[in-house]
Amino acid sequence: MVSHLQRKPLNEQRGEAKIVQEILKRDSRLQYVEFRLIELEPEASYEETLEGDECCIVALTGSITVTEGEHSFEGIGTRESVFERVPTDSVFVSGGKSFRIEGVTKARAALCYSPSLTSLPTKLIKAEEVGTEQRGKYQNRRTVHNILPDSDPTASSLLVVEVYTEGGNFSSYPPHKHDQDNMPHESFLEETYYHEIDPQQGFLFQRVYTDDRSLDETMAVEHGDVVIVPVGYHPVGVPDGYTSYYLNVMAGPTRVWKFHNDPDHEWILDRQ
Ligand SMILES: O=C(O)C[C@@H](O)[C@H](O)C(=O)CO
Repeated sequence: MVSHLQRKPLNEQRGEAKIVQEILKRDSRLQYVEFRLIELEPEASYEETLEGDECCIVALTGSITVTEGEHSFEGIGTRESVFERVPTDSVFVSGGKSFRIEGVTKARAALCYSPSLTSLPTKLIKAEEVGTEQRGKYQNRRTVHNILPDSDPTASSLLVVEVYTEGGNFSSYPPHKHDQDNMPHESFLEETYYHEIDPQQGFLFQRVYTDDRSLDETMAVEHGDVVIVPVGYHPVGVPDGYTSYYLNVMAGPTRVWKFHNDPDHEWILDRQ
């Protein structure tokens, strides 16, 4: 049985766009984060008016043109597959604005939403501005693309990162959580994971659990699934032979990623 925290692809045609994934507050435990993944054929378009949310449009694969008011970002996107492992372009749009996405080639765009706390300028986040980071050692090595980290003031509440984990490795590990609004020790941030796997028939494991185990779900995740992390630790383990990609969206009352490691496993960080 699929966990209530795991969503299989919808693949629902809506107008000219295929809605591949859609995670809404109204049908999840989330209060801050929403996520949509759309697929567009060349010249097909998707339009949306944002109300209380801001949105980061990630040109996941293929090429798109994003228009908001007088802004037009033409032919953005840098890769045919996320597994080319190069950063891509994104566009940030604040609440109250309308945007249009048009496929230049067949393309996929990830729409990452969170509350719009202040009106901010629409901004192209160019691939070359996306910081790339290597984290961890041994089987905890992974690569991170920081699309909208907390050090970047482009957004008012939204955080967005991409993570690559090689087969046999673990990421979001040692397990950490960010579910207490208790700064400076820990921030409260909900999170979604949009997963892709190379090759696509692969699977990986993601566990979401709390200290008291009132929540403790271990999921077999497949290509295209979304895992919702309303609270708790959320490590990912990738079987040998497969590479994992995931796109994280995070948001909460404070735009700071201050996490707390599971004390039982924090020793992993101290290995020589
Ligand atoms: O460093 C990683 O392995 C990625 C994670 O930090 C991931 O972005 C996350 O869990 C954020 O809370």
